[in-house]
Amino acid sequence: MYPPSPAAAPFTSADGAPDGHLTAVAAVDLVKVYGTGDTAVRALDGVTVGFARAQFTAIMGPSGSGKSTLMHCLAGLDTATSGRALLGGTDLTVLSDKVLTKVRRERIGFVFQSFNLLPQLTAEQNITLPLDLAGRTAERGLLARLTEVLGITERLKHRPSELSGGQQQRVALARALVSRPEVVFADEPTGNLDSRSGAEVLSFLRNSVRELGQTVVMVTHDPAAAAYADRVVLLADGRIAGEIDRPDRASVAEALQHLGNQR
Ligand SMILES: Nc1ncnc2c1ncn2[C@@H]1O[C@H](COP(=O)(O)OP(=O)(O)OP(=O)(O)O)[C@@H](O)[C@H]1O
Repeated sequence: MYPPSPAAAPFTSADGAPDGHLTAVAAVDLVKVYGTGDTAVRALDGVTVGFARAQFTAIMGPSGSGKSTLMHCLAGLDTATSGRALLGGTDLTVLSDKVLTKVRRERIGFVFQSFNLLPQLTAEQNITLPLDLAGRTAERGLLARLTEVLGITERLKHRPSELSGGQQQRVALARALVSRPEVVFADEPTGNLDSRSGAEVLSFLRNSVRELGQTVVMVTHDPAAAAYADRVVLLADGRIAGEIDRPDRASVAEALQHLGNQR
């Protein structure tokens, strides 16, 4: 009912290798099994999907369908059982822990539901921490622009405990984008926010795709949040169950209902 559209196909080369120019991130026959024997759970059951550069993609599906597992494997936060997790031309599944840590720090931005800011650091120190750890300095122009657009310029000397949830998430957004990562992974980024703050966060993510050419991949349960994306990838039982181009709230809700009814 929601077949992958040929235009958004993850691969363009004849041998099935991801096209590094068009595809920022890809899973190739990705399998993740938690546990062993009778209690083994096949969280990802051969997922092949690509995420195009400068696109905003939402990953959706019923609870337990493998959304977080897919994102964690693609972000190098979890190891796959088999298959490939590709960031540009780099297969994350074959990297040592040390190299993987470096790749995460230098090439990926993260936004989590729980903000994950360090309480003892100021907002500005939190924003620049990944760059500091990588021995890089922030581009002052980009930092100023991000904090301005996010409305947190006046809050940069404050600690997270002195900020609202929405402000903390905006600090996390600035932290994710200031290094110009190849991809930003957002895991339920509006889950802890009121609807107005959530809408601001989603608008910002969408604008960062439009204006900065940022690639964003977001896991969400919320059809209204997914409607900010360019494309929705649907998962069910650890498999790709379809996709929606230019989603709106109604088409996403209908697709989810359809998936839920199939189970
Ligand atoms: N660390 C783990 N150990 C064992 N099983 C796990 C682990 N993490 C996830 N699972 C199982 O893998 C499957 C996929 O989980 P995952 O969290 O990826 O789904 P999800 O779609 O993100 O779910 P939700 O929407 O509820 O967050 C589920 O059956 C889950 O119980």
